Amino acid sequence: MSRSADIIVALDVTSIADVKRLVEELGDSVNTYKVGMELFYSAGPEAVHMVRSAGKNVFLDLKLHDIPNTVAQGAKALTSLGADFISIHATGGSNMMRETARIVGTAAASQGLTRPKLLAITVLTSIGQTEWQELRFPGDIGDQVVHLAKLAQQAGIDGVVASPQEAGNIRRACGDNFLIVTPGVRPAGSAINDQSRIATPSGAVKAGANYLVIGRPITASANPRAATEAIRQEMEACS
Ligand SMILES: O=C(O)c1cc(=O)[nH]c(=O)n1[C@@H]1O[C@H](COP(=O)(O)O)[C@@H](O)[C@H]1O
Repeated sequence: MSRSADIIVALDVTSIADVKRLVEELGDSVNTYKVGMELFYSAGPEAVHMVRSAGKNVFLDLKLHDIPNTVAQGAKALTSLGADFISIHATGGSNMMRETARIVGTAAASQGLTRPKLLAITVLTSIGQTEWQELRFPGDIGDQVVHLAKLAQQAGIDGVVASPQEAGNIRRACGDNFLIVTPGVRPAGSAINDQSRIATPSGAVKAGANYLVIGRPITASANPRAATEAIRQEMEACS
């Protein structure tokens, strides 16, 4: 099913100066940015403040993965930074996801903040069939992604991060109100890099994604704004 979807640009850079340059250059063509490990470990919370002060939404993608108490308390600390989305690993288990949802809800309410949306990472989009088998995980990647999405939903998580190749089945299994965020998006002809389970922007939208996380096809482009606008046009043409 096609729906209106938005772009999240992955700020996989190391300095506040790079963030500032990209956010200024992309202007009103982008509403939401992702601050991931590379940027957060290099520049710290200032990266989140910088993006928020530009009036943009922040997906704080630190992919928390630990025992329930540790992840819940870590996510509570990230909630105080004012992130709009926070990621945790679904493979941390139901108890971890449930406890994180509970603690984040309480923390946001007590600080008068909007509760950030919690997103569960399913199976990384860089993992293909060969690596899946090397890890000795049984069964089909797509089936496992849908299974993890259902567990996340039952644990009170708002949505998942998955490949666009799985978005259609997640949508059918988890319904219209569950968020589906898809990295692994590659416009036709662009470099695949280290991604494996990929699709085009229009493919991701048609499969039912709410947000497309896009990094290098935009940030490594000679003209990031033109690259973003071309992706937006492709998305709008099919929604
Ligand atoms: O959580 C993510 O955003 C994520 C999950 C996943 O399974 N695959 C994945 O690529 N990502 C992130 O999405 C972004 C993709 O960047 P590009 O491959 O440059 O478009 C990176 O910042 C990754 O950290």
